[in-house]
Amino acid sequence: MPELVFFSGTMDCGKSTLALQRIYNRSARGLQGVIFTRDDRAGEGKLSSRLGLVTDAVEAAPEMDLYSYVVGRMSQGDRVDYLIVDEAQFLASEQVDQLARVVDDLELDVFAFGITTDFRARLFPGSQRLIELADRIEALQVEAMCWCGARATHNARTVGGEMVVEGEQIVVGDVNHPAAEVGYEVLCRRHHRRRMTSASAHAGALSPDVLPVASD
Ligand SMILES: Nc1ncnc2c1ncn2[C@@H]1O[C@H](COP(=O)(O)OP(=O)(O)O)[C@@H](O)[C@H]1O
Ligand SMILES: Cc1cn([C@H]2C[C@H](O)[C@@H](COP(=O)(O)O)O2)c(=O)[nH]c1=O
Repeated sequence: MPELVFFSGTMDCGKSTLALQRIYNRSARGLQGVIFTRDDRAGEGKLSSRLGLVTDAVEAAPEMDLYSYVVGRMSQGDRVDYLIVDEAQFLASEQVDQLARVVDDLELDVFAFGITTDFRARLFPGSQRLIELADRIEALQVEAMCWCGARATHNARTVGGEMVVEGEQIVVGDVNHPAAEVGYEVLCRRHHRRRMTSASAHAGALSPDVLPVASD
């Protein structure tokens, strides 16, 4: 049975790497997929991983009908065995409905990869619709870690090094760029709630004010 599968996790947990591995393993067996992405850091029409691998992809623009695009490719005689969609959190919810239609009407597997929640710990529209419609949701095996050592479950945004909880939902950026105007850091829920990034935690640990003081 073909499936709509949502591989979800935080930033930097290996989603794009897994997408590229799936493409590689299928192409080694002669299978051809349509590879969609949206707003990848490497630029338009690219699917890239931090391990340095990159492949060409179709940019899933905001108004693009993904179902019609795939039907169009098949009508031209292109072989389409499956779909990969990276940065799926950025899709409009209608586009996720179109992916479900690809599974049900064209009987193709669709593998979507994306982060579940934004920097405010709110669902992205694309991720919300994937959670609603997916046959299966898979958590990535290589979890990213918070600075405290716990599993990272949340994405923090920093502006000028400070964690923020207000702003546009979509701002393309990366982790491990603390000096960048807009950067990201993965955190556990406890430290996301307390707005403690690795930088502010380090500053806090150095401050005698934050240490417990005995009253007698
Ligand atoms: N220099 C490196 N050596 C080994 N593994 C790395 C290196 N850089 C990144 N990685 C791995 O790549 C993962 C990020 O992969 P990527 O596919 O770009 O993540 P995502 O798409 O989820 O943001 C990291 O969690 C880490 O496991
Ligand atoms: C949390 C959050 C992230 N983004 C952007 C930042 C990156 O460009 C992508 C995530 O890519 P990755 O391959 O999973 O690292 O999403 C955003 O626009 N808004 C956010 O709140």
